[in-house]
Amino acid sequence: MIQPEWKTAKEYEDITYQKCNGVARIAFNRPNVRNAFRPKTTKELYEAFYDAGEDVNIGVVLLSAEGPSTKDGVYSFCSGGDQKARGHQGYVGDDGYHRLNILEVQRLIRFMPKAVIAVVPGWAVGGGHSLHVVCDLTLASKEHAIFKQTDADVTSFDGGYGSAYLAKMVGQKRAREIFFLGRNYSAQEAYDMGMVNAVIPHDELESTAYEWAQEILEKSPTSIRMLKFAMNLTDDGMVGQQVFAGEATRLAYMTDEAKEGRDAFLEKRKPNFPKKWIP
Ligand SMILES: CC(C)(COP(=O)(O)OP(=O)(O)OC[C@H]1O[C@@H](n2cnc3c(N)ncnc32)[C@H](O)[C@@H]1OP(=O)(O)O)[C@@H](O)C(=O)NCCC(=O)NCCSC(=O)CCC(=O)c1ccccc1C(=O)O
Repeated sequence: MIQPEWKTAKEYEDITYQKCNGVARIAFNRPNVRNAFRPKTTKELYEAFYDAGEDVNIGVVLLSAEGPSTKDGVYSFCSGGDQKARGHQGYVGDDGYHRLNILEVQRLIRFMPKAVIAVVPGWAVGGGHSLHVVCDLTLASKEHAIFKQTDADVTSFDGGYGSAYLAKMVGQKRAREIFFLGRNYSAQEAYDMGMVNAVIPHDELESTAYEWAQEILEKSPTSIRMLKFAMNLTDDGMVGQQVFAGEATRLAYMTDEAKEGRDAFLEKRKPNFPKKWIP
């Protein structure tokens, strides 16, 4: 088992943020409330994910959680929106505004040109369940991970990736069962349904996630980003096409043809494109 030497990338209150050898680890750090997220948490998550996305030395991001709870020893990934911070229009932050901004974090995960792995050591519930769904891969603790959708208990509904994309993953009947009944599912049951990639002994969960990340880092960065966006495309409509096409444009920019187009404009002359109509 590899033991990564994590270095703190930035100190936060509600999360931890570390980096090591091409991997960023962003972890919920409110284990005594089952890692529920409040506006401060989502703001910090957004900032850390943005930083990891911008860092050219980072190729894989782990979304994990600290724990267990010092109150009762229970492990959790995330129990969704902090119901104590919930006002009448959303979740209320220090600034007094009501927000529903976990969706911005979901979009960062979805559109980041890097693999994001959910590392689930315990409860993954409500909006926390949706976060694991939107990640590219999920690894779950054999002993402690429990998957549960409580949105319908608290009059919330993630109508995007959390439910509709989940249905693509586990099938319509299963997704409706998960949301309509709100039952608990073990890591093995979640694996059998197709929403978890591997069930890992708890003590090996973090090191396994790091090893998976290292395997991905050995691959072609261009292939990883194009594959992620290709697999997103069909479910993301015009935005999926836009993201994929943006990356295709980047590849086109690297050609002699594109350089000639740019240079001709700057030199105020007609472009003389190399006439290679590749079959
Ligand atoms: C997770 C549980 C099933 C765990 O149960 P158990 O092990 O018995 O622990 P408890 O004793 O219940 O909890 C221990 C302790 O933690 C506190 N706590 C747990 N979860 C939360 C929470 N979500 N918010 C606040 N506090 C929480 C609990 O109160 C206890 O504290 P004590 O002080 O020790 O008493 C169980 O805890 C559980 O069911 N939790 C609630 C799960 C839930 O309903 N989550 C919210 C779902 S809705 C959601 O996530 C919003 C999604 C969202 O944010 C969104 C959706 C759509 C559009 C936009 C948005 C957006 O951007 O916000």
